[in-house]
Amino acid sequence: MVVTEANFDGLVGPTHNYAGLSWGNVASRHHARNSSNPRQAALQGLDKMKALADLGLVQGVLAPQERPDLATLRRLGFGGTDAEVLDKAYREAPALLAACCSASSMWTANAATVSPSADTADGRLHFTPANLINKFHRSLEHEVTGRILRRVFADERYFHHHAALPAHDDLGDEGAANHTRLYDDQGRGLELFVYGRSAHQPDAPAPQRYPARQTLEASRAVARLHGLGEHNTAFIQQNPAVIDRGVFHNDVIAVGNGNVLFYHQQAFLDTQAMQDELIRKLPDAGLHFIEVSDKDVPVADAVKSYLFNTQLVTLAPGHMALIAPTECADTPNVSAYLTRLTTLGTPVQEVRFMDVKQSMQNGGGPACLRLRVAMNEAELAAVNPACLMTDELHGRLSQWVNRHYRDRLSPDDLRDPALLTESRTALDELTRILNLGSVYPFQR
Ligand SMILES: N=C(N)NCCC[C@H](NC(=O)CCC(=O)O)C(=O)O
Repeated sequence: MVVTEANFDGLVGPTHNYAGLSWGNVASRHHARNSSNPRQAALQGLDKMKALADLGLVQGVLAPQERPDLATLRRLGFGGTDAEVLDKAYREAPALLAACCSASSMWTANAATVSPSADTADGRLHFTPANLINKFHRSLEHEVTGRILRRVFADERYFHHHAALPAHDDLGDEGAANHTRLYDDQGRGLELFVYGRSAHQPDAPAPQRYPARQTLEASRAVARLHGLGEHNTAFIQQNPAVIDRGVFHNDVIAVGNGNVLFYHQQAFLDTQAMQDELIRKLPDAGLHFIEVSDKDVPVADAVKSYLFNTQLVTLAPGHMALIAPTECADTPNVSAYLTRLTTLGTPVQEVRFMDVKQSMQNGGGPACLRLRVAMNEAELAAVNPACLMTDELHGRLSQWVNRHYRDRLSPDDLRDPALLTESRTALDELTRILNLGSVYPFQR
């Protein structure tokens, strides 16, 4: 059976800004209160989507969320007209206003965990939106995310949508950022769930400074919901020491594709046990473990450059390309390593650089911006075609961005009622372009 791995990227929303909301994510902290350029951010994202589509890959687009999130501000006690709600929140609780304005749904690696039908007990493709409860601004995403996913993957014969896990710290779930799938030539898959701590084993290793956003209990719950078994799952603990150095998701330090796992020496708590389990559970894949040493690339450089937040994509059998942010080319250790990587005799044979700086400055690289969905032909044919990237859609969305987005936004601009009107006008038009129906609260 032919299986196609599609990347669904998050379209950057009109309120993209730098609010320093993510403790543990060093780029977010570092760029807090800088001015952003939402128009450039969205165009950079669209250009990445087009570049991947031009490589012959199936590329989709997921709509952003409605921001500012007036409904949440009202739930928090800010009343009056929309303009009054924004003004009161700005004066009394600017951090809450910023959280309710974040365009963080752009990082669709955190939208959901997706299990292809080849792996699941009922033979359907399963989606569980991530509850993202570790960060307030991100915990506001899952409901509309679930609604958008249902409109893109609507056919219940093929697609099974779950609700997000219950909103408790014990079940912190960050979606595909901590999940990757390896597979062999026969399409037999092994889903790797990487977690930061175990809620039910409080004495087990855990980070001391920064939060572990994903728990083992959440990963196991998602695997159960998706009908996965011991044979096609592995639950691996992230090295808590690197979480404390800014690796807030596993996709900041490891990426997998096909029979390749590319990771830093310090990524996992027990690398040998991880390798043994993967080889035992996927014996025919001829797995390649590409481990980058501390000596070649210190953790700090990996975090700065996002060497592992790259997209590893298969362009032809046995031929993969690494889609890396331009920051990798600008970091000497990393650039030197990448020059060597393509000569090591692994399937990774080329590196392409993309400029997604606006997203990078909030800690989101190429891999954060995409949700992978592996589908067979019938499933792919059932996807909402208006959400699949073509030259025409790229042109249309670029025009839409140029018409509606500002080229400069500071945290103080978030109180501007005109921004609310601009965002709603833009999103209303977007739902027609992407044929999504009424997914936003303001449309209901
Ligand atoms: N690694 C993956 N898959 N995703 C990256 C998510 C970045 C996001 N940044 C933010 O939410 C910053 C928003 C701000 O500070 O304005 C986060 O920390 O959740």
